[in-house]
Amino acid sequence: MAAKVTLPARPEPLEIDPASTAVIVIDMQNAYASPGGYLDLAGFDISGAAKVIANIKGVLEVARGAGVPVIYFQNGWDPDYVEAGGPGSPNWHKSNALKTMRARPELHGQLLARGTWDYELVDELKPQPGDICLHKTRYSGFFNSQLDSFLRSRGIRNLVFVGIATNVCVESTLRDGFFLEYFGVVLEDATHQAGPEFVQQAALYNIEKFFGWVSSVADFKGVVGQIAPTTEQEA
Ligand SMILES: NC(=O)N/C=C\C(=O)O
Repeated sequence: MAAKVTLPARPEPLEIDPASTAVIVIDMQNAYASPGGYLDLAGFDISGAAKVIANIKGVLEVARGAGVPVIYFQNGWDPDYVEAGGPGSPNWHKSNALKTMRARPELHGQLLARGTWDYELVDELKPQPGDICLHKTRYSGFFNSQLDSFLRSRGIRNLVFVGIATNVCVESTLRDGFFLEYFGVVLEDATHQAGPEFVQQAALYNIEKFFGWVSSVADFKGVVGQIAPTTEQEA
């Protein structure tokens, strides 16, 4: 059985057992990380996304090598946007993707709809055999998804977060995980905010102070990269 490791983190190092840890990749879709995707079209600065893609790629290689499960989320809705909700849903009023499409009707059907380029994961981060892919229709990956039952059935208690956006879906999922007794740690340089730089800092502050831990790609790779994967017999 792989030994516990100590991940350097703020506000204090976090001891994690690789056998009860998963990496959660939040919404690394063209919508959030590619020029011409939803966030870009809605006016958010995504210039930092390319660096985040490269950093996440390195994190996932190390995680897979250590036998740590990788769970991908994709955010969005059916092509008719039924899952997005109508005017009776706050999501209809707050979703910047839906608002952008209402303001620019020529984009209708193109943003965050399953089957579109916008919904697809970026080319650099396509899932590998053994990775788990989940869909979500709201900001939190725990809401109306299989995530909690998947994690519980495998005894996973520690969640390492990467992805976009730090202040929306990353933070929402980490917060909900906290309420469900999961230990959430975000790798700050494998995340990017939706909005000005100060919201990245605010989200990281909230996580560090109230909901979890903040670590880095180098620290994760340094610690988890030392772990040999457990064999089927050892697991
Ligand atoms: N993946 C996210 O953090 N999404 C943020 C905003 C949105 O989906 O509208």
